Amino acid sequence: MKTTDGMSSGVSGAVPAEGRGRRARAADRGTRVLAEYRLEGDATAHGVAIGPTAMAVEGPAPDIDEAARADDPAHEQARLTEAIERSIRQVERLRDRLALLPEDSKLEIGSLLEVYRRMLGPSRLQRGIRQRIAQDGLLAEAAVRQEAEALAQAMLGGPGRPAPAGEDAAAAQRRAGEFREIGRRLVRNLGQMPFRSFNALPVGAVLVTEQLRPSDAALIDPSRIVAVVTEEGGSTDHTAIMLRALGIPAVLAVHGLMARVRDGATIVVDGSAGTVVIDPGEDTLAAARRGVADYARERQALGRLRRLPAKLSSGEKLQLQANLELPAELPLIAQSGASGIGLLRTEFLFINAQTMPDEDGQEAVYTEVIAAMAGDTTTIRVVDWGGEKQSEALTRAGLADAGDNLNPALGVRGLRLLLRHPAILETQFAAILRASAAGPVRVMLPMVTSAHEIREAREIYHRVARRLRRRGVKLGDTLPPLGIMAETPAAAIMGDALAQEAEFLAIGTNDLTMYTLAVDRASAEVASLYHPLHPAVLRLIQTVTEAALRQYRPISVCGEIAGDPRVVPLLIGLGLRSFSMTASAVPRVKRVVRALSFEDCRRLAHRVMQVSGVDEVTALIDAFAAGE
Ligand SMILES: C=C(OP(=O)(O)O)C(=O)O
Repeated sequence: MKTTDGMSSGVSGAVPAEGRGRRARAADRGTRVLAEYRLEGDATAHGVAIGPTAMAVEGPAPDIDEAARADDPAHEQARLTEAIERSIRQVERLRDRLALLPEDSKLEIGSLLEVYRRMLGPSRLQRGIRQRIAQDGLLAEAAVRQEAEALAQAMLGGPGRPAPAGEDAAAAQRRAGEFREIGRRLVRNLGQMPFRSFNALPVGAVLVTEQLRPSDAALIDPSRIVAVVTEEGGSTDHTAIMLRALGIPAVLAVHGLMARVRDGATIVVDGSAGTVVIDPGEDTLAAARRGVADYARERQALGRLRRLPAKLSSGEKLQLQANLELPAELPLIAQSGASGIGLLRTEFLFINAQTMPDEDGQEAVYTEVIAAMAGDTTTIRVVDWGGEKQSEALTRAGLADAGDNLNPALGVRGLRLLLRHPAILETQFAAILRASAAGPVRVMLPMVTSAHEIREAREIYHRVARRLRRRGVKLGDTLPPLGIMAETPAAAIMGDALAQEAEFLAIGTNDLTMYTLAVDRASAEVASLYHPLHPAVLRLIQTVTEAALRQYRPISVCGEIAGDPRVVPLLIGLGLRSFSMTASAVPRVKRVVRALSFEDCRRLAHRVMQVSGVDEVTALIDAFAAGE
């Protein structure tokens, strides 16, 4: 996110005829010929747009006296209730507006509004705020601000917790942003302060603002606003996700923007390159017009892809599935063209819970997800707790031992934790088995290192099934397949033995990279050493893939690299056919694979497996992606 000082390609260099004419006329009239001014920020949402800027500014945040004590806590609680109700009405109104949006934006934004709606319900946030009013005697505004900030900080790695890195950091930032956003909304509603209006923005304008909240983004009408540029924010926050969903080209975190831009100035926004050009010269404008046309064509093509099968040009069929972290993502998955869920992370059931989720509650959630897949398989991973993932419910129940470990990622986590406390596993197995009446399911065990662990878990699985049958629950003759995550070097190296015990395998490249390279994925300190394309990791992927194929076991990849269109050809060349990824990656991966032949992928994999450095691997896959 650096800021480059102004340059003037519009004044120097080759100038097209149209540009020469315009400038000459301007000079004739004595108008100042403006040099274009280029700034850089986070490339947030693809696409190029040109338009007049429309500045949207909000009044200042209210002053809050954090030290003041409430004379009447009951009155503060009542004010809070009113502000919550008002906020709920606003979120509902935002939801009503969804009908006006294009299908895919509707879904992404709907998911976020659903999160907001839940936070405004009987949530941990609300409980915390009420407690601060009751116990500390705070004014409602101070209680809201303090509680929202405390929860946001906890997401980012509170006391005794490591700050998340990589993808986890981005997700944590988003969660933190959700708490802050709801906090700000409540505070404004407590003070009955107005919100910014987007109704009066001119059609075809580029919205320029210091900061855009996700709920503001939900108010943007993509048929009026052609691009968004902000001084604050970043490409992984919720606003960014929403702008991507709306298909509005966007560059966020453009330092120095507000000081440079003026209302009505022409601006070119390149959301793919992360650049904005204020008062562009004719060369820049001509290039931008080409970019606008290319972007429109690309969107149309991706939309058409959703309905096309995922197969190589040489005919081999692939399976592209989605990873799911929250049920709210379900509509996105349906839209993405994914054929089922390759990894349902069940940690969300535990993360904000004060008590352990019970069998009925879990069953209801799994049933909702499985039913939404309408016949496509849902792979449910039993809770992968410990390491960088913390749960208040498990800690309160005295079940999370991570605190005793100097090295939580190597301690009592994943399946180890579940086998030490089989009641958690029994409840979860029972809920999944009951929910399996709603459609095809697979059950997956995390963090496996030995065949013995799988056998132990399978015994529990069958015991739970017997108990359910005794209770009169109807289960089919064969239970849903029980498989494993291959995410430790031990699991990959012992692939043959493990594949004899497990009915399927899914390679978790996020953890596999961490354990293979001895690099904590949650530590910013060593983030530069974290390389999923390290040849050591690739060799383990190859080893376990070949082992699974020898044992006729289905194998997939569900780590982040499964959604990287540059890497998927290599994985195909290594023998993989099934990939589970974030829903939004499915169409792009599909586009790439449909143009590939298996023979090309195999040759790429052969070349990659000869080299010994990450840089060489990266150069080879980049050259392949560039068609070299
Ligand atoms: C998918 C994986 O699991 P998680 O990221 O949930 O730990 C992985 O480790 O690659």
